[in-house]
Amino acid sequence: MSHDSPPSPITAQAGTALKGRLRPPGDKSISHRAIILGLLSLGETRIEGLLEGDDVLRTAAAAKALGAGIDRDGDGRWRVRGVGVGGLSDPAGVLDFGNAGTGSRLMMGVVGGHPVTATFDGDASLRKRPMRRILDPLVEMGVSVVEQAEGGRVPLTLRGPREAVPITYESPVASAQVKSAVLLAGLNAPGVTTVVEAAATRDHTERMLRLFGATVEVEAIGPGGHGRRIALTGQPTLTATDVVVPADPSSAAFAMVAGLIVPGSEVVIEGVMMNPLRTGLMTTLVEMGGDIERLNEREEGGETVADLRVRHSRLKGVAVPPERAPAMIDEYPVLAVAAACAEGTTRMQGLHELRVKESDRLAAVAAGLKANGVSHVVEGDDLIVHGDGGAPQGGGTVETHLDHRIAMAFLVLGMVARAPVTVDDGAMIATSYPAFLADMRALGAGLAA
Ligand SMILES: O=C(O)C1=C[C@@H](OP(=O)(O)O)[C@@H](O)[C@H](O)C1
Ligand SMILES: C=C(OP(=O)(O)O)C(=O)O
Repeated sequence: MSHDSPPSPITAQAGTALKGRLRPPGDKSISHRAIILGLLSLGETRIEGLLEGDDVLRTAAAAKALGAGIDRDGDGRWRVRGVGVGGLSDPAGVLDFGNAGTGSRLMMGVVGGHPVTATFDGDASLRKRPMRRILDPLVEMGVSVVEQAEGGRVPLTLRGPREAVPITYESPVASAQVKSAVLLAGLNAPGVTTVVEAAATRDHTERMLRLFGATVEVEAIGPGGHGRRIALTGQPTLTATDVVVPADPSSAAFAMVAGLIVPGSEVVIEGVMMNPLRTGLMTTLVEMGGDIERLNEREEGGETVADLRVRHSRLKGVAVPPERAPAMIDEYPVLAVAAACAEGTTRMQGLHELRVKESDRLAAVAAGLKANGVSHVVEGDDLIVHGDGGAPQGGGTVETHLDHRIAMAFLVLGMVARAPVTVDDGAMIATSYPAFLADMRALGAGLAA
């Protein structure tokens, strides 16, 4: 998959109700981290349920280039033989992360903690994304930015110091990627590396570091205890372990919204991770009147998972508070689609971080809504969608700007709209959800590629 290939448009059209069961792919955040901690530990890490999307495959290739032994045993079953904290070697070529913000930024942290030199690059989308948020703390830790594209972007080359300096970093952005990069660099620093975040972001790095044997202390701070102080003791011996990757709530989001808005639907989405720092969309959809039942809650791979039964529902507009953004950051495009089908106004507040994802998602969502006759307005960093409870007009072609979530969200809109909806390029869907078309077709969705 490359951004140089000709675009592959996909059209969705409304048809019958969606029925059946599906298991979304493994969580993307956890998949990246399982490979990375596999690289940094001693012994062999066995992973089950790994997301085999392009983003994660790029992380695996980078881990290999930095010294790991990597084998694929079968669907989602991978083994990583690590080099241990401090054991990285200089990669022979450029580390190309394709479309992946998470893979590239977390690996910048890994490289930054080691006396190695590596060049990071990616596709046209990644080349636009801000990396200063990662470079700033890494420079404080002693990393040299040997080369960078204008404005602190990839392609860029980092040289890690002989010994990284442990720092206390107050992150100016609510970003799990920033937090994780600093902690991963801190792994090879003597002493305690601390990250302070004003609002808690997904905590998969902290949880997995502990699973591999690191000492990580987490304290709730700030008004309402919404912030976190995370302290990692550097230079641990990480020990390889087995990781079972739960299904990705950000991928489950598409079938969840489709099940709610396509009349007559009833779908069960299996094994979805219920980490409270990832369930903001579900909270919002339930507030909108969505019929989502959590069945068979259980522990898998250190996370609570559940099967979700979703039935078609009459949704109403709600206000989504800005403090919920970290727990549903990647789900706003598909929430906007749910809002387009709801009765009344949905106000999504505090979406500034959406502007620096694979595309400017605030602009891309607004353009997609406009192309399909959905009444909406962008006010500063807020998106306000007006629905009348009926099926949206549809009939538009949506520009996806190399963004998988924009593509999938608007295909869901097409499953209910009065006229078919086309996305200009579905290629990037393979970064996070390679089986999306097959899974949605199995439920009965009308998707033509
Ligand atoms: O840490 C992670 O795995 C991720 C963090 C989020 O990004 P930010 O850290 O930029 O908010 C999210 O949007 C991304 O899809 C995955
Ligand atoms: C923002 C996303 O990913 P990344 O930052 O890893 O490119 C996403 O998957 O929606």
